[in-house]
Amino acid sequence: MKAAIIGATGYGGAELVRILHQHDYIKQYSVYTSSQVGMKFSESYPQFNQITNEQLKEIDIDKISEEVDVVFMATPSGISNELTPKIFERGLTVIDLSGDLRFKDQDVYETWYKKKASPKDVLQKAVYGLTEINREIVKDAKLIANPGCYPTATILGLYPLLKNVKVDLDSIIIDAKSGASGAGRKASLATSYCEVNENFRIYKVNEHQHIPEIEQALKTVNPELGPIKFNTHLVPMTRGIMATIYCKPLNKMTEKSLRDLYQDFYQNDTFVRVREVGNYPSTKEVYGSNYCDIGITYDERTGWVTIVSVIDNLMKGAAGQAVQNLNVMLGIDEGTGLYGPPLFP
Ligand SMILES: NC(=O)C1=CN([C@@H]2O[C@H](COP(=O)(O)OP(=O)(O)OC[C@H]3O[C@@H](n4cnc5c(N)ncnc54)[C@H](OP(=O)(O)O)[C@@H]3O)[C@@H](O)[C@H]2O)C=CC1
Ligand SMILES: CC(=O)N[C@@H](CCC(=O)OP(=O)(O)O)C(=O)O
Repeated sequence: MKAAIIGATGYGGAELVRILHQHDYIKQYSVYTSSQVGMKFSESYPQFNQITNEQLKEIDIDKISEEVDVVFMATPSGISNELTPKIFERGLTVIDLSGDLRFKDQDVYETWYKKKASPKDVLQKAVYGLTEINREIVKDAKLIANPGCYPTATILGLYPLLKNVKVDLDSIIIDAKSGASGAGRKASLATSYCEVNENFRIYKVNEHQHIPEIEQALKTVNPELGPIKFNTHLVPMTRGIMATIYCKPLNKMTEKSLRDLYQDFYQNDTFVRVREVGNYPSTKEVYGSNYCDIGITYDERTGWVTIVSVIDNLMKGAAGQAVQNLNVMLGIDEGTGLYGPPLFP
């Protein structure tokens, strides 16, 4: 099988190259650019010198559809809206890492992303690729809206509880933090060294584009869910997301019943690991891997649940989950190319 990576020179694209290099079923992948046609991919990433000799090609949809079977869109929001419908109508499978295909309601996308939405019929065909939750529909999909990084950590953290326990829906608070690679490779003031190093900053307060994505997914569990409280912080680290989630169940629970619930829910999911009592994951414990590690506790004194969910934003939060979805669509081992353990320290 042959793959194309559009936006290969970005962090998500480069992570796809790293994964596909060790993927048994993708025999060949080609890399595409909007700004560096003819240059070698390894000129952007010398560390991949021995891995690939590929030249960056122009994004020519007709040529791409003759040459490959699956296309990964690792482009900024607004690009897939234009390109994916053309690629998809030529019969290729598309996995989009951007936010462009995640919303069924065009108005929601246009309000939060301030860009023109994809055509309705394309959005209807897109499957939200949160693998552990939507595996059954991913199997038959040809078009994947790969989830955002914060939504992946948040939804995996909250889903088992909302599905099985009555929770005061107004009590849910999501406090999330990310490393700077979440913002991509493009230079920006906010992610320059002096602004990030030895600093801790809240950003996009009340207006983060992942708010409606989390709401859309969690409303499938409980349609009564109202607006969620979700804020994001930039942490002086390269990779990693931690979502700390607080909420109050309506009835008393025990620490054991809570843990049993999570362990049962994720018992067949290789990439979600639920920690033992009193053990909370840190971002370095999933660094460079496709795992989502979850720690949970019920405070019998206050009656509140705390959930700590960590991922590597470029792996489970982007390229890793994209390949996990491809594996599910191909009907092969879901972890193909993804079993690398975290890099530590
Ligand atoms: N970074 C992360 O942790 C995550 C990112 N995402 C999403 O994945 C997508 C890729 O993110 P990331 O790799 O971090 O972003 P980067 O900014 O690192 O890379 C995006 C790439 O897109 C290409 N690009 C830019 N403009 C255009 C254009 N007009 N047409 C075609 N290609 C273009 C650029 O390559 P070139 O100039 O060579 O064309 C660039 O290298 C984004 O939508 C992002 O929001 C999702 C989850 C997590
Ligand atoms: C640290 C940082 O800046 N992270 C980015 C993640 C962007 C992203 O992944 O955007 P889409 O999911 O919308 O494509 C942010 O918070 O906007």
